[in-house]
Amino acid sequence: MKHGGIVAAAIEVIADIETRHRPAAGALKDWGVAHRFAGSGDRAAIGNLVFDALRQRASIAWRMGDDSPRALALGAYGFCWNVDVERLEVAFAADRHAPAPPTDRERSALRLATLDDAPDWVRGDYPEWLDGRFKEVFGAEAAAEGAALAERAPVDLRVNTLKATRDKVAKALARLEPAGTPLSATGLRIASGRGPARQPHVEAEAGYRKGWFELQDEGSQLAAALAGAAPGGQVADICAGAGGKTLAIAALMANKGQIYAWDADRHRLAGIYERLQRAGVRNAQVREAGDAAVLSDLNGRMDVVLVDAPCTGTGVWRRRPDTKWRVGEKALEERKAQQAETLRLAAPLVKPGGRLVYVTCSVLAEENDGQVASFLAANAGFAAAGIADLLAAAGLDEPAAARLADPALATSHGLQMSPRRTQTDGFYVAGLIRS
Ligand SMILES: C[S@@+](CC[C@H](N)C(=O)[O-])C[C@H]1O[C@@H](n2cnc3c(N)ncnc32)[C@H](O)[C@@H]1O
Repeated sequence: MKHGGIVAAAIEVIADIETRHRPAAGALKDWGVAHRFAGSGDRAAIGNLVFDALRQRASIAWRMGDDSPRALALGAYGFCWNVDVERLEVAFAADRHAPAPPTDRERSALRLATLDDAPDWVRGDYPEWLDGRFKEVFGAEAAAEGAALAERAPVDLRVNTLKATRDKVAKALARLEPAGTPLSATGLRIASGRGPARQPHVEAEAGYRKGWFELQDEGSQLAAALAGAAPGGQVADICAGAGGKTLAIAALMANKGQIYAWDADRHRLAGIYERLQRAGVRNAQVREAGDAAVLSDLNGRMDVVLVDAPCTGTGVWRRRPDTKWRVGEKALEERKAQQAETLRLAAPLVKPGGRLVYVTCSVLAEENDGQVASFLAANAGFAAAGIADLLAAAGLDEPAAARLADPALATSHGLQMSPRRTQTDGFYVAGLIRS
């Protein structure tokens, strides 16, 4: 397909997402099924344009003076793919599948519109209702932090040290030009392409099937390391989901000791079994999902309990931009209730002197420090560990430890990463020690 057809398809897909309030991945898949002539490269280009439009929805709509699917797709093509209006007109004229040529108003917006007078939530491409919450965490940097969350994310891999080394994986993937991640010693990063360029499908690589690496953002790798699990230790991962952090922790423990993985949701946990096997993990025991009573024998025995809590995902908007515009007050309140519940379940499992590590992929204070403060107020037997203690237990390389010790990342009870601060997703981590 030529670019005109790609923009036209993106308009259709964005309209479907917006009118039916459905996830972008489902709308893109349905478009592909209904248009079988489109090849995989075409579908990737359409997906890129749709996701770019969603990432920068507010600023594109502001500059175009219009938030219709057509304005968003044209704006994403012009502003995010750096196509000036003259080239856009040539591309549209050369393609009978292209949308109608730009109107005078659209032409002038694509050529001249700026964000100079736009409010912070528009410049930062976050929902207006979150403006106060972004400023509570980021102050005068709210728009810049939001804008960094509205960029494409690189593809980050975690090398599985149970089966491979960073050099071995880097060599196997050399044609994708991976580079070592700056903070995680087990990370590799493949830069995100621009415009229509297809993102590398690393799951199709032989090394992936052999369990040499996993797809995992560097921030998530660091959060797993900050749990501070040591080889031979006893660890419970009670929001294990499909096991992203369970696998990372098993590798850090060199398969020694025991990790108990559990999740309230059977469907979420289902993916963990195949992943553990592929990764060669031998020290994880998956407990049946659902009733937390299956954890009662662990009471008072765990060196580390990881709560990788359900959250609004505001820290991973680069990767899931459609969720940015769907999340509302109601979902935030529901997540907060679940967070309090997971902390309540975790507390009794921690042994005296052991550590409860609370993680979210959100940047909102009420999901992070706010939850920790409420927990501490209700649980006198726990005290905040402090960043230095977390870093000491994590065993990170010196440059990474120094970077994460930066006071600019510290919050009242933990540390907050973000694309702008640490070039990672927006993970929050706090440690709580049981007396
Ligand atoms: C952020 S996800 C976990 C991601 C996973 N740890 C990973 O690294 O891939 C949060 C998980 O918490 C689970 N969850 C929600 N409420 C829960 C509860 N009350 N107890 C335990 N898990 C819960 C969800 O089912 C979801 O799988």
